Amino acid sequence: MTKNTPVITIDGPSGSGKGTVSRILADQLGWHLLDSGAIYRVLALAALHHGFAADDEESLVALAGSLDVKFDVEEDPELTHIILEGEDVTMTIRTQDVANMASKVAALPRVREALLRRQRAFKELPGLVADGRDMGTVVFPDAAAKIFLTASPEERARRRFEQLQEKGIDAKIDQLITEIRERDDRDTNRSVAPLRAAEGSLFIDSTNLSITEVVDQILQFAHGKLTQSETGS
Ligand SMILES: Nc1ncnc2c1ncn2[C@@H]1O[C@H](COP(=O)(O)OP(=O)(O)O)[C@@H](O)[C@H]1O
Ligand SMILES: Nc1ccn([C@H]2C[C@H](O)[C@@H](COP(=O)(O)OP(=O)(O)O)O2)c(=O)n1
Repeated sequence: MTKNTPVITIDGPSGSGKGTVSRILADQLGWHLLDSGAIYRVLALAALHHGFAADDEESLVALAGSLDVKFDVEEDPELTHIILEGEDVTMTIRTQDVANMASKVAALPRVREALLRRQRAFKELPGLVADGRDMGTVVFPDAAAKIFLTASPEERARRRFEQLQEKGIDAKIDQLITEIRERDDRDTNRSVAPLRAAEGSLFIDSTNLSITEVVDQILQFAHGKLTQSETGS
């Protein structure tokens, strides 16, 4: 049933705009949405709850395999609730502490392996927009259209700062830049499924682009790719 389901993958570093444009695309196309970072964040939060160390691969693999997580999907993806072991963690998983732990547990090869099937199960008709670091390279290598979205670290930190301010959370821009660089470094240099552009992907630097401009570029590219795969050309 899932063989001919079209997939658009959007990979890139933190704050490049993946989540925002993926939500808009999924909404406009009427497709499903996979926020794979949320799965790593939920695992990280569960690990913190259980008091597991970030390098305790054995415990983390077992936790990943048995993770009791539910995505209560709403028509408006902004309203989707994430439930971990019966508790609504939609907001809790967005903290910097959870993001940093997520980046550490995500570096463990067997943890990534344990989460593969869970992510691929999101691929359902009429289509899927998948947001993450390795969507085009590992999870959905046959995706119809692959995007690599980035922006300068300073711009990404500025966006995070504004996002946190809107939520009334105090942050320091210098510290955000440092954390973004550390996370980029870990996500890019890990041995398994490192953050990199998939072959044949459209590279977009959004530093000086608006959200609408990014969405339009992706739609144009994806339209061309989807038409090609339908006509077999
Ligand atoms: N092209 C853009 N121009 C300006 N702000 C953007 C752009 N793309 C995203 N943003 C803003 O930057 C913040 C981080 O974007 P987000 O989608 O959460 O990034 P990611 O999922 O890649 O970490 C959000 O507040 C979003 O509204
Ligand atoms: N497909 C993915 C998605 C996220 N990760 C890891 C790496 C990231 O630092 C963390 C958190 O990802 P998330 O996309 O939620 O982070 P940002 O919103 O981009 O800051 O999870 C991953 O290794 N592979």
